[in-house]
Amino acid sequence: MITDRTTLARFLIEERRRHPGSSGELNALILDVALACKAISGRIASGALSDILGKAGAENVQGEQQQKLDLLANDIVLRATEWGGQVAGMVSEELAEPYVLPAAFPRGKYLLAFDPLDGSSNIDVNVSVGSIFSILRAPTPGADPSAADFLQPGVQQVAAGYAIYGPSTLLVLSVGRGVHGFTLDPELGEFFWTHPDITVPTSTSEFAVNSSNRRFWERPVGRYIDECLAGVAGPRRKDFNMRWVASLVAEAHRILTRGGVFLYPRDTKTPDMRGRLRLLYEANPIAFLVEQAGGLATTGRMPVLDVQPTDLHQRVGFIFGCREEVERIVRYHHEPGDADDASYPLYGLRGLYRAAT
Ligand SMILES: O=P(O)(O)OC[C@H]1O[C@](O)(COP(=O)(O)O)[C@@H](O)[C@@H]1O
Ligand SMILES: [Mg+2]
Ligand SMILES: [Mg+2]
Repeated sequence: MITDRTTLARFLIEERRRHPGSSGELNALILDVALACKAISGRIASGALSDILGKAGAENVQGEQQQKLDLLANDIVLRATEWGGQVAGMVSEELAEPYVLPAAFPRGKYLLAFDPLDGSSNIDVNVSVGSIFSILRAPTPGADPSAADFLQPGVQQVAAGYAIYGPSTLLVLSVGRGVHGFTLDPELGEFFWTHPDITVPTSTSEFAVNSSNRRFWERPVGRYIDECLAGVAGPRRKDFNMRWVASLVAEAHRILTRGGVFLYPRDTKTPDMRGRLRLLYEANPIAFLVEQAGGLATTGRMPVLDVQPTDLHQRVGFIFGCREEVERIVRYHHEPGDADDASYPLYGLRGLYRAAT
């Protein structure tokens, strides 16, 4: 059914009118990414019917088992975006090195970093997954980029977004003027602007954390979660609810929709990795969206968007969501005695019933 709603393409044309003289290349790239997301959505929806579930039998650069759909989604994004002349190069979770465009294709002025399939361990159990993307300016437009060209702090992102493949498929996008959601009409194959000006509520009583890692957390994170768990009897004087989908896109979408706070903090489980989530194509784009929606994103010690990347696949402690909760967690990281890096088992419940500030 044709509706009176604005399509993604129409939305982008209107946005472009605000920048007279712009070339339209960013719009073209976003539409190519959206096309890839439609294709991935279709493959996911067919599930076991098209033999796309299960492991691919290989590992990615991070030593993780690749699922068949990780590779398929990676290929779909590369094919949809490599030919149009907007990107100069790409970085993907599934590729150790930056992707070099085939010689025949023109090099554009943007760099694309993406996680083709986020939460892929959820695929076989039919739980929501997604794709995440980040768009940066290429330091040398028209030429193959070096790996160092991708190492830009998240604050320099031109646009970022994700697609969530859930009960419905949505594309959530920011080009630096708020956050907007578009729902895929599967019959028409079009994204329609259904969620204008998404904003994160300032306060919440819902947190998301993988508490099986509790013994590896640093003191400020342990203190924060303990205080939430203590509920009305504790220093927060209210009960909290908890969610953990193990799919960053699904957690981010929930928090953008109804609020909450997400923590996958730096921990001592794998000290050399400095966290679980990848900076360039997971934390940075989600942080960009969250901050555009009025929330906050931090490593605990500094804003995620200010982190200077040193490695394409580097990981980072990632905490984001409602402003009041994130500010509190940052404060805990800076309080004397809570700011050190001692491993969590030494902590006990020391801070549990300290007065709330
Ligand atoms: O299994 P854990 O430790 O709870 O980790 C879950 C996290 O891992 C991720 O699935 C990583 O994403 P990938 O599936 O792209 O590797 C996040 O989406 C999620 O927040
Ligand atoms: Mg991921
Ligand atoms: Mg992935």
